Order: sequence, then structure tokens, then C-alpha cells
Amino acid sequence: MTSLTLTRPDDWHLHLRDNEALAAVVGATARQMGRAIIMPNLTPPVTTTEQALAYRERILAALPAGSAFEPLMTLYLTDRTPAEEIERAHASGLVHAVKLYPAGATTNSDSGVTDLAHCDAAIAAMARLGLPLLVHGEVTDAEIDIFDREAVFIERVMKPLLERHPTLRVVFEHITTADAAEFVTSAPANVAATITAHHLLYNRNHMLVGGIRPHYYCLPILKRERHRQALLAAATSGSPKFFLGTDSAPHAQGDKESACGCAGAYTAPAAIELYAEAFEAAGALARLEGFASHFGPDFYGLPRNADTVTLVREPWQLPASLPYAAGQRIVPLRAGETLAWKLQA
Ligand SMILES: NC(=O)N[C@@H](CC(=O)O)C(=O)O
Ligand SMILES: [Zn+2]
Ligand SMILES: [Zn+2]
Repeated sequence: MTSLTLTRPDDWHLHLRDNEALAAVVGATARQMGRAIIMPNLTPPVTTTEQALAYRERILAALPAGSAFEPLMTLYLTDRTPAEEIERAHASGLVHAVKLYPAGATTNSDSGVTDLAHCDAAIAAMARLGLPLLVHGEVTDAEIDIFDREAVFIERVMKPLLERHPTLRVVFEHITTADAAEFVTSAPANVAATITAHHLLYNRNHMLVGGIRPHYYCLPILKRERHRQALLAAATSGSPKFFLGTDSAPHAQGDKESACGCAGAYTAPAAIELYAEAFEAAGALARLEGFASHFGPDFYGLPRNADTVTLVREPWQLPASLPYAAGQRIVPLRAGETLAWKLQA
């Protein structure tokens, strides 16, 4: 196959940051995706509908002229989010989900939830209104090994949450383990998952063998090959429970290439190309459109995009770095390397 036309994809898990960084990265996603679910882990976090709507305006203002890209906003759940805020969010029609960060689990999660018991009224309101809860699914207990934090989260948090709120719509974000893929597969239809391109393409050896590669460091951390295989099987299965969420998470070059580097892979500049590579390697290019363009809007109750994009088999090189905020640079995943598929301009 030398070219592939699909319904325009959407990104159901994206970090755009704010201000200058936002202006530097938003065009990369807007070129490819019709819409994206915008993560609320700014500093300070986006905890109110008012903040989400103001952030949405800043995103729209930062878009390249003529772009039809649509940011789908989210709220950052805290121990103190009132049910009324959930109702306001839902009534706005512009906030499409609420994000659960266990406190301390990842970048800018300090204001996250310490115990879901504090959020019962908010979560009950979400279940009632059909507003999805997006979950960073890792426990934060110091004694739990970083490679086990997702699997332990399923038992300790996810299962009790769904037992208490069985109709809650949940997206298990950026799943990284066979355990999570199996859990989502056997859960009812109100439970889905996003999968990143990097977790489909890489295992922990890519990050750690022959030198430590900070641009492959993200959370949840890359796992062993068995888990990558399970994610690839889930993504290419044709199940509508699994859809595209890049978790493209920009950090300045200096913050990644550091003695204590930040977590996050910047994949937006070649997102659909990276997914195409993963699906092709699995012999499943024909299943890319469902995963990238159909199952996400179907889960969120939104129309599929009306236009298409075309990928062509044409080698091209990703730049070694790109401009970022405040004179800094940002290094995309696969920087300086050649990609097999290219999105037609
Ligand atoms: N995935 C990451 O490694 N980092 C994300 C946060 C997140 O999605 O957990 C970020 O905001 O940098
Ligand atoms: Zn996360
Ligand atoms: Zn993320």
C-alpha cells in the first residue's frame, strides 16, 4: 500500500500547556487532528468551568489562521470539586470530561485527588450526567514499584470505583499493561481506554539499553515487551473500547535532558504517522481508521469528522528539535530519524 485515506482523526488525550508553549505546539496537532481532549494539568490546574472556557479561548487564539481544530475541554478533579461545578461544566457544552490525577502521580498532579472518597458527590453527578471520568491510572504509594503502579491501581482504585458507580463512563487513559488491556476488554461498554503511539512502538529496552534516553521517559513508564504486544493487540483488535490518545506531553529540551528529567513524550508533530507505523507492523493498517477516527467520537457521543486525511508512504526526517517557549527548544520523539509514512499537507 502506498497511500491511505482516513476520516480525519482526533486526539483523545493531549497536553497543550499555555502561553508561549501553547503557541509553539498547537499547530502540530491542529494540522492532523479535527479535535482533541485537552488535559487540564496547567499550573494552576483548570479546576473550574470558568477556567476551562478561558483556556479554550487562549487555545483558539493560538491556532494558525483558518484552522478548524476544536479543543474539547476538561476539568481537573480535586478533593474539593463540588457537584455544582460538574453541573456547570456539563451545562457549558464545551467541557467534555473530568480528569482524575491521583495526587503526586504525574506532571502537575499535586492538586490531584488524595482519596476518591472525597469526590463521591462529584462522581455521582458525572455518572448521572454521563460526563466521562478520564483516569491517570497509577497508584502513588512509595512502596509500589513504578512498573507495577498501573496494575495495582486496577485492583485498589478502578474496580472499587466502578463497583460504587457502575454506570460512570470511564476512559482509562494511556494504558501501558496487558492487565489494563484485559480489564478494559472485559469491562462493560461504559469503560474505554486510550493508547499512545509510543506505548505501541516501544518497550522499556528502547529507553534504557545502550544509554538512558530521556525522551522515551513518560508516565506511565514504558513496560516490558509482553505488555507492548498486548497493547498492540488491543489497539488493532477492532474493539471500539480502544482509541487514539497521543498523550503528547511537551517539555523543554533542558527539562528532559536533565539529572532529574520530566516525564512526557512530545509526539504531536508525527502522531498519525507513528500510529500508522505501529499498525502496519502489526499487519493491521485497515484497522487504523476505526481506532484513530471512529471509536473516540462514538464513545464521547460526538459526530465523526466529515473530512479526510491522506497518509502517503514517503520517507521524511523529523527535525532534531523545534522552537519552544522562551527561546527554548523541544525535542520530538524520533527526532532526527526517518519516518515511513507522511501526512499529506
Ligand atoms: N504522560 C506524561 O509523562 N506526562 C504528562 C502527564 C500525564 O499524562 O500523566 C505531562 O503533563 O507531562
Ligand atoms: Zn497521565
Ligand atoms: Zn497525559
